[in-house]
Amino acid sequence: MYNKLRYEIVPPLFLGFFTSSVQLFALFGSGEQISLTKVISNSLGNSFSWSLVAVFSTWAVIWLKIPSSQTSGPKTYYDYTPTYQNNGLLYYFSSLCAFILSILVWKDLHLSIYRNTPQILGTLNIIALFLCLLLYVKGKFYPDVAEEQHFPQLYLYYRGIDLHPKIWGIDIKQLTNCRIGLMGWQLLILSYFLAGVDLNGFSLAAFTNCFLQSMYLCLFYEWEGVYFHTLDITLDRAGYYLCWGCLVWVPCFYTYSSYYMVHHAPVLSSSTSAAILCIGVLCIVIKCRVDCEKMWFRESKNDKQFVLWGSPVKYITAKYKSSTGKERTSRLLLSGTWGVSRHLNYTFELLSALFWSLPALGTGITPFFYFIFLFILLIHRIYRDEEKCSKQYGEFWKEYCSKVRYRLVPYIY
Ligand SMILES: NC(=O)C1=CN([C@@H]2O[C@H](COP(=O)(O)OP(=O)(O)OC[C@H]3O[C@@H](n4cnc5c(N)ncnc54)[C@H](OP(=O)(O)O)[C@@H]3O)[C@@H](O)[C@H]2O)C=CC1
Ligand SMILES: CC(C)CCC[C@@H](C)[C@H]1CC[C@H]2C3=CC=C4C[C@@H](O)CC[C@]4(C)[C@H]3CC[C@]12C
Repeated sequence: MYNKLRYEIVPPLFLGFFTSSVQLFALFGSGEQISLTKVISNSLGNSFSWSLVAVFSTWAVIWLKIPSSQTSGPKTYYDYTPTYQNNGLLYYFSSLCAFILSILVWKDLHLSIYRNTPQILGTLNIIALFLCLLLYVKGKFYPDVAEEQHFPQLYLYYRGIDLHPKIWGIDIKQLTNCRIGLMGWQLLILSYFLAGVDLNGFSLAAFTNCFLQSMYLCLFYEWEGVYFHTLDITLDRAGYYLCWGCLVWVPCFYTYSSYYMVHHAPVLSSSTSAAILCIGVLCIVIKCRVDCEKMWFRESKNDKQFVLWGSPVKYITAKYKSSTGKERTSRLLLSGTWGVSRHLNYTFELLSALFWSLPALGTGITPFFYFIFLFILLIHRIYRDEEKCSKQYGEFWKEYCSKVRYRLVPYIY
């Protein structure tokens, strides 16, 4: 029954639900009346949306093609070491500068982006669905590694087939996730903030919402190299879930509180907004600190001298066999934030999302949709991640779980 649900029922349901919901969210968020004619015509995009997406995608591709230092991800089970362009932070700031310059030249660019959001999402949707089809065909006929794929075809389209597909020498996951999805998120929220200033005047609440997300995204680019070691890159294949998700779902849903606040002007006082801004910054800093503690520890050569919170770190040395049968060793950190709970980064990820949505308090539940979605996504991810670690580390993982008993919040969960 579980397999039927996972392989046959969920993929078509998710494909239908998520793909069609994008247009409904876009119309609802801007207060427009929802009608079938509007949904269909917006889904096709317009000349503005196609030009904008073309320019932005070309820009993202150029940044993956120009000479730059490279960084590697972990070796795959079929002994391939993927390499990535290591110019994330430069790409982030250059894109921001180019965008601000464009607004100085085309004074209403941000307003046009806001007003054409349904069409932009329609365009991205068509491109993403087509790209996933291309990835599916490539995986079926020219797979990176020959594997038995006894799964329903729609499941393969949804999950993807290849782990690290490249088209024209470009790593598709770096392009869709890091370069189009996340930078799209940044430029959209900035456009929504500026559109809000034009339409409703400056508000500290809207600024808080935009600033916290921008800080989060800037830190992502600072940390981009570490992202290539996460589940998305090492476990999830390039298909609808990841590629459509980053090309369409991130621009639509991750930005939703900012989009919503343009038509539904914030009602929060400046003093409350300032308090939210300070606590939000703290949550983002702590989330990054958790990610960094693991990164520093894993990078440290001499672990006896590696100190966290004033004392030398404690850890478990976990031996395991890779899928090719090679003996490998890894270390599970027991000190610092990784000794508090097993996924403290998720706790602060959720709190960060809550704090950048809070400026919209008083305008209904809608701006909190992303927070609710993230909560479900991260709980599901905890189980996926722990299943992976348990398979990989066996008894060592059990020992880690017995020493660090809680997943998100100590003594609660
Ligand atoms: N906004 C969003 O939609 C989402 C954001 N995120 C964010 O992305 C970032 C990365 O998340 P994600 O990759 O899911 O998870 P983590 O960064 O928590 O990485 C989990 C992996 O870390 C290793 N690990 C687990 N415990 C320890 C330990 N005690 N010591 C050392 N290594 C350990 C294991 O991998 P191994 O041992 O094999 O290296 C495990 O699979 C986080 O900041 C998260 O908040 C994540 C999901 C969604
Ligand atoms: C059903 C689908 C439509 C759901 C799609 C989900 C994906 C879009 C997201 C799944 C995991 C997400 C991410 C993981 C980790 C990240 C690191 C963080 O610092 C920035 C955000 C992100 C890249 C994030 C982006 C969306 C997902 C890939």
